[in-house]
Amino acid sequence: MNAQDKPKAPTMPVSADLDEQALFFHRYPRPGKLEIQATKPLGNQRDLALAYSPGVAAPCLAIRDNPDMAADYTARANLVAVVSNGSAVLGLGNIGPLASKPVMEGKAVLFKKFAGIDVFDIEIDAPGIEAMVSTVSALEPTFGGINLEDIKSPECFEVERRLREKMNIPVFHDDQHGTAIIVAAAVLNGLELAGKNIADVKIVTSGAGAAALACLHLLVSLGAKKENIWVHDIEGLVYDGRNTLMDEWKEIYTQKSDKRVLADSIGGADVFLGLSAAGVLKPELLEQMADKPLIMALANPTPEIMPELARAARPDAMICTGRSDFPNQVNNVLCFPYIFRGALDCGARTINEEMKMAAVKAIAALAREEVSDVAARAYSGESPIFGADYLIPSPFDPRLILRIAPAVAKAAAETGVAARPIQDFEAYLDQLNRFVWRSGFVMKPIFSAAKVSEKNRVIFAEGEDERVLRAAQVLLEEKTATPILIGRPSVIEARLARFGIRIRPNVDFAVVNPEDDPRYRDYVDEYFALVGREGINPEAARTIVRTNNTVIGALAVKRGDADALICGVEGRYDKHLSDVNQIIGKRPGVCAFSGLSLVISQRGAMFFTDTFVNYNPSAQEIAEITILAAEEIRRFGITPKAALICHSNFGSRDSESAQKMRAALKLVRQRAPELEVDGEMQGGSALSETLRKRAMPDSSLTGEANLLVFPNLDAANISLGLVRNLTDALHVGPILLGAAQPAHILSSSVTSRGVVNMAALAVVEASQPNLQFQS
Ligand SMILES: NC(=O)C1=CN([C@@H]2O[C@H](COP(=O)(O)OP(=O)(O)OC[C@H]3O[C@@H](n4cnc5c(N)ncnc54)[C@H](OP(=O)(O)O)[C@@H]3O)[C@@H](O)[C@H]2O)C=CC1
Ligand SMILES: CC(=O)C(=O)O
Ligand SMILES: [Mg+2]
Repeated sequence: MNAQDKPKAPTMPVSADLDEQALFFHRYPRPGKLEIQATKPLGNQRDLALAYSPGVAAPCLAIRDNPDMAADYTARANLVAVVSNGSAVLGLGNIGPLASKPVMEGKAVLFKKFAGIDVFDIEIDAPGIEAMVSTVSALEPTFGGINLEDIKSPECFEVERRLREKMNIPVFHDDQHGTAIIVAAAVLNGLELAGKNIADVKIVTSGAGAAALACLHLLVSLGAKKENIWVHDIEGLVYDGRNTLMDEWKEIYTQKSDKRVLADSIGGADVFLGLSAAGVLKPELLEQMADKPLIMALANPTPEIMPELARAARPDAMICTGRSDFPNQVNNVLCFPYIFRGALDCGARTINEEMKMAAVKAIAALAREEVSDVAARAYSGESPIFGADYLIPSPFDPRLILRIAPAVAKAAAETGVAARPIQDFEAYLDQLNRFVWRSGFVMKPIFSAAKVSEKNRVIFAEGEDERVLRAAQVLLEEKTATPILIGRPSVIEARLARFGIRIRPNVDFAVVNPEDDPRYRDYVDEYFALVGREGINPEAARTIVRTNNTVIGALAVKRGDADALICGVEGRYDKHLSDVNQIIGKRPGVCAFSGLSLVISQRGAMFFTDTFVNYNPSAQEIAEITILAAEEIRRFGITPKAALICHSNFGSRDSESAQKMRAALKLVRQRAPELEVDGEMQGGSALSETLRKRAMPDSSLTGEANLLVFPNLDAANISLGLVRNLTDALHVGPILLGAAQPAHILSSSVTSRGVVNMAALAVVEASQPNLQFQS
């Protein structure tokens, strides 16, 4: 279907609550969260002959003769099935396989985003054990691994046991083992902080299902004593002699006791482990717990107790939930993508106890590690310190994959279950590192840093525009920026009402009315002082300050009434730039403004420059643009790798632009010796180390460049447009480089999400100006 043929998606009602927003999110622009992508071109008859008949027979026969070759000739080794029968979906109960599909699609997205693993979500109408086992085991030829999900207990134990026996690929019930691994890491760290020994602590659970029992098994293997464990389910305590709602798995944890309910047995508990249902832990029960208790209320989506209630009852407690909106998110998402990454990468036939334990230790150790600059960006720009509110890493910590996957692969090799043991761990780490920055979470550090910035007042020149109004709502909701909108209050109010946007002018955000603002005279004086000698008389200055919103916004930034300017949603780029130049001006030492574009595609994140400003920059300007762009890229927690590109490959041509890029390289190397940069080279050499090495074996650029510096505006801007459209990429930008204070001129095609992205970046620039640029 052509883009023009697609039905136009409606816009999300901004007043929608979370449920409505989630329904909208799942429905538009196309239903669901996944699609399948071809990884080979099918561009001509030859490709067709290779990909399908007759060529496809060759890999078929190679696999028939040696099944291991499936890892080389098919996608199997990176393909996992997320399988559910929908019998215990989150805490929603037995809602059936079809209704479980959004959760399974969600797990698939997490596998892909966090660890680059491809997933088919498979929801099967198989309520019983036999049907589950026969259906899933029949899938072995398709997959490199099986992730069982949301299958009710006790059936899940038998299903998993039989599948593990039958299948020669990893079978992992995530609700059991993924949860157990992250819970065990949090318990080890929590007890360390409380100064307690696992062998001595009393553990009380609410829940005796898949997750709770698997957690207990792992805690016991870490040294917890069964006699110190008190398990509760919907009927209360699991005690010796109970004969209702019992099974052989609960039986393992029976207590000889006449206590019957949580309230009877929670006294003196060091750990509460909730993997049951919302609200079952009452605050008054917490008073009976031991000193510095560890409260893990992990039911999803609503925990056994909300953290604020637990904190009020027990200020000395360490509190964890399964949710992302509180500290200490104990959720299996911290584990399953990476344990599978490690297992798949070494061709593991199973995920054994040693591999799980390696994951526990890697996660627990990570929380105790000092946080690097790059990782700090996953934590709102702060370096969290191991403690009650930081028992385990955040799911966005980029180091998780780097620590867990190699630890798991190593344990697999050591225990003899790896068909393809990793030979070179340094190279493997390098490969994982490349994945991390490609993974599309590239804006996350910017949003985290913006949230904690004190210089967050962003003034919008086109404050009446629908996209800006919607962006303002999101910025306020997400606490990313304090928007100031330039526009007529009556128009803003009318449009907010028309679009159903809840935020209110002069209550939630400030408005600058160009027709009537008390600062008008001061702004005119300031403007006249700046431009009075450029042919603008006082009368013209008054008119401009009343009618040109970019001028008003730039003056507000100049005078300190705002921290950053966003404009350009309407009007010509060069006119906005001229206003910004006149009022805000360039950073000391910078010769020219330039435009940087971040392009985020399936393939990863890539920066292009100069996409918007300089028609034919000189070698000096190219050098400056490269250094400024590299500086900006570091804000994203990314180490820049710059390629100066043109039609010539390391001296293969002697044209004007080839000479210019060569001269620019010399200047960059003089001015920024620490920057990884090379040129002049063709686009292919920039992206492929193999191609580059063929032309220049000792190139100082390694791997794939992430900053492409073009010789002129035509090349940069045309490439940007083509790449965006051919790859359906997201464009963040244009990012204006070289301004004395943060100011960005967007384009008329920007979406409201694009406005939000740029506002967040502007806030970060305001709080962290001039990282390293030296004139
Ligand atoms: N944070 C995380 O990473 C994870 C969280 N979870 C959450 O844990 C919960 C359980 O999941 P899972 O183990 O897979 O499901 P199961 O269906 O296997 O187990 C649920 C358990 O909770 C018990 N239970 C249900 N309601 C209550 C209640 N009101 N009081 C006490 N016990 C109750 C059940 O009792 P009975 O045995 O009598 O039926 C059963 O033992 C869900 O909310 C799920 O979202 C699960 C996995 C990971
Ligand atoms: C997180 C998860 O797997 C669950 O709540 O079921
Ligand atoms: Mg689950």
